[in-house]
Amino acid sequence: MWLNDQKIIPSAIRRYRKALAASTPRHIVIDGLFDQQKLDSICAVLQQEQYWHSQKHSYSALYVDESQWHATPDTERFVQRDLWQGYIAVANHAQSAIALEFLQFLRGTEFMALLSKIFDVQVTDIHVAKPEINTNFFRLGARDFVNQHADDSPGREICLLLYLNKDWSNEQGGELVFMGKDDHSVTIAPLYNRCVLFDPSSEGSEHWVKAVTHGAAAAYRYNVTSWYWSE
Ligand SMILES: O=C(O)CCC(=O)C(=O)O
Ligand SMILES: [Fe+2]
Repeated sequence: MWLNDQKIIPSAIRRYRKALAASTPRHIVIDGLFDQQKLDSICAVLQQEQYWHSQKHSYSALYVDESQWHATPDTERFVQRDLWQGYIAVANHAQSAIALEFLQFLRGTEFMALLSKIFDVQVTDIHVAKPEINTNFFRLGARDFVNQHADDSPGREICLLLYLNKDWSNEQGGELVFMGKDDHSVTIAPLYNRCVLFDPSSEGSEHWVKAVTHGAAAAYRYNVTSWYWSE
């Protein structure tokens, strides 16, 4: 049981739908959606250092190697963060399986049906060439960043962000910020078991992550990013 049943009863889903319709950008924040014990086990897996791989993107190129990165001016640097390499982790360390299983759950029919209901759109992987590359664990250290961007793309209907940071405090930074409307930006702290769902094509959905502070008690800010597509 990956989901906390209380969070998916019909009255809760009605509330999510209302909140979605009333917000700019179209987004909802659900705290405690997933089973806490399961997430605890996943967090333990993610502490292993050797399965994280640095990823860098500029605004003009999706993947940038070290030499290209050096030649990229700061203003063109878009993302620097670490990606968890699930298949390598599981091949080397069987106890990592729970973390990969969770990513697979997030792409499974049960969870995608829940998202379809909340957003009133049918999301499916039938035309997605490599579904698994749409759902990942990332971590951000104090030198990393996710600068302002939009996640919209034709057919991409829903973005999920899930935070896995126990005892995260305000001084640690790392908030997600949506541009919002008329200078009303929306700031969301990356708290444990907090799930943000948003429509990447809605007004004000451009977003970025505030810097994680140096000397933060926890060195890294962990999250899942998952994208969902319609037919
Ligand atoms: O980590 C976050 O809060 C946002 C990540 C993000 O914007 C992305 O993965 O596209
Ligand atoms: Fe994003």
